[in-house]
Amino acid sequence: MKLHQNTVQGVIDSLDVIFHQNGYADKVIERTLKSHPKWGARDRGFVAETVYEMVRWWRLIQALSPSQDLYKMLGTYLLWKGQNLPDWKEFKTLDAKLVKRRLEKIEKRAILESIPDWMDELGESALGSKWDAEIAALNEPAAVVLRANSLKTSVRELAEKLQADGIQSQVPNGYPDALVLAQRQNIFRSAHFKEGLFEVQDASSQLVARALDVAPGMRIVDACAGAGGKSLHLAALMENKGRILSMDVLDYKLKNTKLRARRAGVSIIETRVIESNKTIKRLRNSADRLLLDAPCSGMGVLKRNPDTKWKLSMDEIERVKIIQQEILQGYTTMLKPGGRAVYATCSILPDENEKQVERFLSSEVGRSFRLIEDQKILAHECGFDGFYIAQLEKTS
Ligand SMILES: C[S@@+](CC[C@H](N)C(=O)[O-])C[C@H]1O[C@@H](n2cnc3c(N)ncnc32)[C@H](O)[C@@H]1O
Repeated sequence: MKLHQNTVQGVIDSLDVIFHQNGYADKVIERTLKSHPKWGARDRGFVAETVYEMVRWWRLIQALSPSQDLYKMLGTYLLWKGQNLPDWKEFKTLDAKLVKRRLEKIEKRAILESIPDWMDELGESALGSKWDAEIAALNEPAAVVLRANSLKTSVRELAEKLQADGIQSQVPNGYPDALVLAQRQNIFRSAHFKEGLFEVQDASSQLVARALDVAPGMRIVDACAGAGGKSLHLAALMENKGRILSMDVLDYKLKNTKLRARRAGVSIIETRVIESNKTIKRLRNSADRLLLDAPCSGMGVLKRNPDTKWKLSMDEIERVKIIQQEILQGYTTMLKPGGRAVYATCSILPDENEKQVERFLSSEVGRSFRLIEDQKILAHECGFDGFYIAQLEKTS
């Protein structure tokens, strides 16, 4: 593939912001693409994919040619991918044979899989013999998965409409609302997105709302609603009948929920910021169903957020574990006796998942609950994101 100075500069500038100014890869790429409206689809694809993949393979690239120079790192990445480099002065000192020899000598898994040592140790102690396959799967780029909005269309009809626009997709087994695109692309530009026919949502994530077993007319609290991905799915499953209270500690995320609800034709979502414990106490025994889509380490979604590898720390994991238990203890009071709750994370770590649920069930508040079932979803077993979903019933 021919390299162009201006798109290469886009890659270099984006990496600079991600690694030297602590920017989030997805937001940085979005800004870079926005500030170059004249780039065509191929240029955009090159910049987005190269930045994402270099963030993913950062540690390995540095091991192949130790350097802080972003051009050299790009050149090394391209050589590792088997590409020929153009005769640019920035790439002059790079040697394809040396890169190949260095690669052959690396044995350490943390370097080959391009993750920090602490993450490799944690993954191994959490998943044992499954960790090898899991980290390999978490290093695969994420597929683009859509959730057809059943308030406006069906999976089949959506697939036909996309096909008419030249976009191929397939229906994965076991995910009733999902369509997987055959090729990665910026689907947000599709007119069907603007019409609210679909949302982009990983297949594993689509299992969460279904696990809540909702029905039209119910009262639902989605207590960590964020930008509302699961609230929208719940509204569709409820045929837009009943009431969903979408809550979060961050107001700006809830504003996004409102915008998305309008596009999706959803009218049953009300948003409310959690300002203090009082917001929760006022809702005591009010919900038929409660969703706790808790903040987590994101260790199950490294496919789509590779910069988590470099931003996450053990301290941060300990911090979210405290919040997760507080959410289980404090928020389950909003559920009516006989009601159901789902506790979910996009993590593969038992400490954030089944161990949190076990701790909750053995606590004073948790005594009124029983575990119906839980799913430990691993990326290498399902081909999508890693997730945890526990269904709980409030027995009294
Ligand atoms: C996994 S994300 C939610 C994703 C969202 N449910 C969706 O489907 O798009 C977790 C959310 O929990 C929120 N959060 C963090 N601490 C919280 C707390 N103490 N109470 C409620 N929400 C909290 C975060 O702002 C974040 O939006």
